[in-house]
Amino acid sequence: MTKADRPPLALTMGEPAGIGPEITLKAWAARKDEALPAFFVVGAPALYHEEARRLGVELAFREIATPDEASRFFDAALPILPVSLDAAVQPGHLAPANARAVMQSIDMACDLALAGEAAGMVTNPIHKRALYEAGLKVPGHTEYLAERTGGATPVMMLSCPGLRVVPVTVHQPLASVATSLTIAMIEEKGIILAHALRRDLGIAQPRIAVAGLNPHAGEEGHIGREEIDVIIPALAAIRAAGAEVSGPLPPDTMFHAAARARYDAALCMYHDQALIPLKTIDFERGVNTTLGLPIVRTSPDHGTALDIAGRGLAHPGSLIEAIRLAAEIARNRAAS
Ligand SMILES: NC(=O)c1ccc[n+]([C@@H]2O[C@H](COP(=O)([O-])OP(=O)(O)OC[C@H]3O[C@@H](n4cnc5c(N)ncnc54)[C@H](O)[C@@H]3O)[C@@H](O)[C@H]2O)c1
Ligand SMILES: N[C@H](C(=O)O)[C@H](O)COP(=O)(O)O
Repeated sequence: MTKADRPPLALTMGEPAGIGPEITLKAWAARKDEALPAFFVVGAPALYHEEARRLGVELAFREIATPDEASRFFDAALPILPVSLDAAVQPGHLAPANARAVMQSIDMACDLALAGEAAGMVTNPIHKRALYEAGLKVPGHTEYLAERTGGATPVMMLSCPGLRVVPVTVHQPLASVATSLTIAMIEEKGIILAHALRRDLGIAQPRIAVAGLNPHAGEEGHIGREEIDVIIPALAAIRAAGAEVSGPLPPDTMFHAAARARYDAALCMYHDQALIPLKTIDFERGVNTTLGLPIVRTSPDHGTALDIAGRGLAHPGSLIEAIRLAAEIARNRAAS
């Protein structure tokens, strides 16, 4: 399939009062300089008109009815597949009534990706608390999309140039991490990671570094036993999936530059063990990818940034990299 034949990517609207609309406009405005693949946004047209007015830029927009129109109009105008909002948007201020439209945008993009009409979906940030209060029953996009696309175990991977990290446990209280880690969970996420590194990212012989849970990776059981009881027993299955596996490594020394060069991805035991190094090293280009789904889904690594919404200060780099990576994964899957 040539570049022109490939379906476009679907961007979701994300939280309308956050920086999603601004970075979407900035990504589209950078499409030529950044050589971005065609995309459209599933969102409320007035939101983008208003954002362009606030930014003081003249941009062209094109409402579309089907994704295939996006590829035709993308060079000249930002294609928008419309959804309607239920409340006025004031940047930085959440309007609970708009939760329905936020979820509708995610559902439409997901269904278009499942149907093959979009090459994949790139989600703009949602405000988790706002959606929990509106009834969302899962922690975030990762689990929601897994349910909607058939119930596979989703694996959250964040990446930036030179580092990929996967947290085994994700959005749960730190106090519950040690007791909830199981051999099966580490094996399953490690195996999905190994397959994705090969199929989605084209790394023929993936190297996975596995983090310990405790300081100094437990110091042979003197500072905690999770390495001996739960992590080490999981490593054989990840090796059997074709990965070269090292670890459990002391978490404090596995992220310096020379250590990072020795692996393709780090399998970490909890959210912040994985995300702190990633977001510290390269917050402006970090990408969140959901591995293990039948569709391609990426996202910027940052949140809604309500504190700067509507002020023209948002950096589009992470969304641009998310668009680029979604296209790369879609290409690799099509070729596999
Ligand atoms: N994939 C997602 O949908 C996703 C990811 C992370 C966080 N969130 C949600 O976002 C909300 C806010 O989270 P938070 O405050 O912890 O993190 P955040 O990423 O929204 O903001 C953290 C800091 O970084 C700044 N920042 C973030 N993105 C920026 C950008 N592109 N350009 C310039 N500055 C930027 C913000 O202004 C803020 O000072 C929460 O509800 C959280 O759950 C959603
Ligand atoms: N843990 C991610 C982060 O902090 O960047 C983010 O919350 C992911 O959420 P989704 O499941 O909505 O992608």
